[in-house]
Amino acid sequence: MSTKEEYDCIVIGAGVQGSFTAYQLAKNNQKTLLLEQFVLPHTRGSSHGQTRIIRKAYEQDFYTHMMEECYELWAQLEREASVKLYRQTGLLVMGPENSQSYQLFKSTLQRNKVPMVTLTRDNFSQHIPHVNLAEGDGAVVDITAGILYADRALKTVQGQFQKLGGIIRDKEKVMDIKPGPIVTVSSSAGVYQAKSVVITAGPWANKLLTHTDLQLPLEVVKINVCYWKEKVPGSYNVKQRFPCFLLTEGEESKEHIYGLPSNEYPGLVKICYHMGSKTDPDQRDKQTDRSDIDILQRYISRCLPGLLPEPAVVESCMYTLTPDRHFVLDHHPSYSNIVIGAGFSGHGFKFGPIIGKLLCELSLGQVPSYDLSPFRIRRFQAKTKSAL
Ligand SMILES: Cc1cc2nc3c(=O)[nH]c(=O)nc-3n(C[C@H](O)[C@H](O)[C@H](O)COP(=O)(O)OP(=O)(O)OC[C@H]3O[C@@H](n4cnc5c(N)ncnc54)[C@H](O)[C@@H]3O)c2cc1C
Ligand SMILES: O=C(O)[C@@H]1CCCCN1
Repeated sequence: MSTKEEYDCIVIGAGVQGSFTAYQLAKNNQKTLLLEQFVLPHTRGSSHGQTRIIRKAYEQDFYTHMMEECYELWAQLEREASVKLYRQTGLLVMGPENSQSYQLFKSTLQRNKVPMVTLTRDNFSQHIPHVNLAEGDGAVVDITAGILYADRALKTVQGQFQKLGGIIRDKEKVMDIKPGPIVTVSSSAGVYQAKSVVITAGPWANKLLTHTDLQLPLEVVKINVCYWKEKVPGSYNVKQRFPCFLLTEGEESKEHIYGLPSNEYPGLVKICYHMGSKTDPDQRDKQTDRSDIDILQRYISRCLPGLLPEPAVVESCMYTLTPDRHFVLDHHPSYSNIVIGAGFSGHGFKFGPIIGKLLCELSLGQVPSYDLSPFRIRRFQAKTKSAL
């Protein structure tokens, strides 16, 4: 029988969260193995694509607080690897002035003294051309917000992890996890042992957790990532200082609509609906519902007159949603040396560096740097069930 390779920690899943966790563990001198089921890089999970929004504008203070340090960690990685991962654009938040959601965004920015600008109906079009502010809507700009170059970020953090001596094995699907004081992980290509394991499997989290007798209340949805063509090329371009934007829940739509300036595909603006239809992550492309695109078309026709209201490109991505849309960052309830990072609910990318730090702290048995009560598994209570 072949000998089992031994590690301090094995991280399962090389998306943004697993890659940053592995990097933090290696920085803490842990002999770390990062396992990924697909050949890297791939487009089958949640972390692919050129861009993501980074922002401090949130409805809850705890996210804004975490982002303070997180911006520094992104900048640190940029310096360490001599790459540019962040571009400041600002984030325009629009929503019904009298709605709870819009007011929460605005007050969180104010309370936390985040650099911001409040736009009035009179000066709105002077600052934000080619956008119609809906009747009754207010508008504020989170100046600190911008774009993260997602694919580049993933490649960078994985590269830094390897430079620190970390090992990545891609095209190795984890097939079994045997909990114990030493955890045994069997993949399609080998058997490994480690003092601790971190599960960051994105949409596949529950499939992996079955091996540990746990199921979380997670729902996987497919997101249609839509790009819309500018009628006049350049009008919504990042170089013209067009910002990222987010529409809070209101009459316009039940969920956020959000967009990023044209950048990665010349002449095309990425605008998506913050919800999709249920899917099995292994059957993603069988989900063909396009009702979200209808909602986007209506909004674009009404409020973004410089875009053709027909998507020019539609790509796919997945969200793994928790019932309250907050993350899961916790120890396994039965096995303290198995740590879980899951349920990033479509807004986890920007937090990658801080999530890596927190999951590393949990796996080393340290006191986490932030209050993790919003992210604990026990909040689900009755919804957490035994897998067997
Ligand atoms: C369209 C879209 C737009 C978004 N926009 C933003 C945004 O603007 N800002 C923001 O902050 N966030 C955004 N997000 C959310 C963010 O991208 C996700 O929260 C984040 O990428 C989740 O990362 P993850 O590492 O948990 O999952 P994933 O990236 O899916 O990584 C999990 C990995 O685990 C691997 N894996 C699973 N099972 C196994 C196994 N058995 N063995 C080995 N490997 C396995 C998978 O192959 C995968 O690579 C967006 C997401 C989408 C889809
Ligand atoms: O995390 C974000 O910033 C984006 C925009 C808003 C909806 C979720 N995804």
